[in-house]
Amino acid sequence: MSWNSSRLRAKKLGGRAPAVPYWAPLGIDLFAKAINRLLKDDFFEWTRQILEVPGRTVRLNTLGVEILMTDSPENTKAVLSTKVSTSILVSPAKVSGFADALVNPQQFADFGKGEAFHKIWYDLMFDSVFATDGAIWHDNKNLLRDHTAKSRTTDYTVTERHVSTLIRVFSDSRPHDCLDQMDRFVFDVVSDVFFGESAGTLFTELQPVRNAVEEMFLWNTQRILIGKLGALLPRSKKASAVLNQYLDHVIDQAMAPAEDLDSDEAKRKAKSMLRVLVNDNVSRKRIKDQMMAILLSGKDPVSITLVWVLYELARNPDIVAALHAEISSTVGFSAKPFPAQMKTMSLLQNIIKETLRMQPPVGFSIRTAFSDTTLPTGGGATGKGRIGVLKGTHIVMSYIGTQRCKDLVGPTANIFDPWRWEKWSPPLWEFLPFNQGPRICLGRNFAWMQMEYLLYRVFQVFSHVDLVGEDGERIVAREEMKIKITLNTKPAKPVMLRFRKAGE
Ligand code: HEM
Repeated sequence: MSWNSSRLRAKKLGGRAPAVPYWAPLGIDLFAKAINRLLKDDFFEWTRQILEVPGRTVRLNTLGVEILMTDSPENTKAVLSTKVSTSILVSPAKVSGFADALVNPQQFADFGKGEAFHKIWYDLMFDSVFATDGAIWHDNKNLLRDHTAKSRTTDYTVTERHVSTLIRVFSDSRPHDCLDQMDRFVFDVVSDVFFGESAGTLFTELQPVRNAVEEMFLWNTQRILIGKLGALLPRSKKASAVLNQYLDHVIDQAMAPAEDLDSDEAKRKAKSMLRVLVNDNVSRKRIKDQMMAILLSGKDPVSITLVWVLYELARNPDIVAALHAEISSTVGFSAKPFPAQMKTMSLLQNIIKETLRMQPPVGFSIRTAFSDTTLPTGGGATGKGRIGVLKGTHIVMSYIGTQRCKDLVGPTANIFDPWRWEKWSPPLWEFLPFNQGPRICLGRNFAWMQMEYLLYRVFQVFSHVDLVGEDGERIVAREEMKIKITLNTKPAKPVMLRFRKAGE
């Protein structure tokens, strides 16, 4: 298909979004700029600058690929909600399987993860819910939903076990690399709840599985930046072997006959996702797909959010004092909180919401157009017209951009203020930490439970948290932390924290 006929097709569909300027052939200069901004950890700042256009949507042409970047809630809604293909709307009778489409309209959505994403992330995401579309995605969702949708009473017991360990770690008055500790904590909880066996990472310095996952995250993020070509670059074979070894080992354990069938712990394990899938004779391959979905989705977003919460609290002692007062008036400092009690704690809830607004761990999300289609806004000189989108175009949605947009949130959009939630409630498509639409996060309730429980318990024990430098000295400067973007958006530098009890 020639460049001219592509332009003609796009023109018939709608207008064009303003292009980010480039001068080198194939937009190599633009590609280099994006990589440079990523490496300097100011990619988000760059995207904010280029999105300051009417319609808040821009076109980036690099390496022969067209990317539309947007933080417009209207465009994000069009991509994420169940939008039936224009071809179906025009001529339903001609589309075979239309009856199925009515029952299951997602299969006809215009946007999805796409094959390049699937290929590049295969060694980490396998054929899991994260990397698939259509029927396989749907099937994955059905296998996962029952296990992730709600928190069970036993989940609190398991979480408490690992929180106690973490509190012991934090009780030594020394600075700790908080992301490292949170990541261990969440990995231990998630493996314990969903696989029936904790990975036990809080107890050891050796972290082969976490290191392997991190290596694949970094490498695949670089591969995805060069689009389809990224799939031709080699995979991280060693890291992949370490990961597979771990998964096989845990599955083998779950398949072995249980020794003590009557204890509460044995009953809990028997109900874990892994054991249920094993008992249902789901194939090893499909079990691994589900385990990776849980590991990837369950671990990083929760640990990253918790680190951002603690980072903000360390910079805002007044909020810590108010949280302490709230704990004191709810359950107090010795008993364990009940789930319903934590829901009544408005400051605790608002601290989590405000962190997810300012620092959503999934700050950007990418989709590919599966057919010629449109976005509702951002086209033409006024930015109010429809945009024509050709099949194969990548759409990068900046959730962090939407959630920090002054036009939507107000002049204080970049200030961490949990109290804003007492009188402010954003419309559905302007607050997207868990996504919206059919691909909304399946573990959001479980994630919320872990975060509120951990924060409650940590601040039941500690009254102060200090941000400290490499020399162990307290940092009082309110310097903004840069954001590192891989598949997630996390602090660019280690967040070193020291916890203190009252009087220490
Ligand atoms: C603070 C914590 C969390 C945040 C902010 C979060 C956010 C998200 C987001 C933004 C997506 C959509 C990704 C995309 O489509 O590109 C997603 C999907 C998903 N999340 Fe979460 N998540 C969190 C925790 C969890 C936990 C704890 C679990 C499970 C134990 C989980 C399970 C999933 C699954 C299975 C999907 C895939 C849904 C699909 O594609 O249909 N998440 N999450």
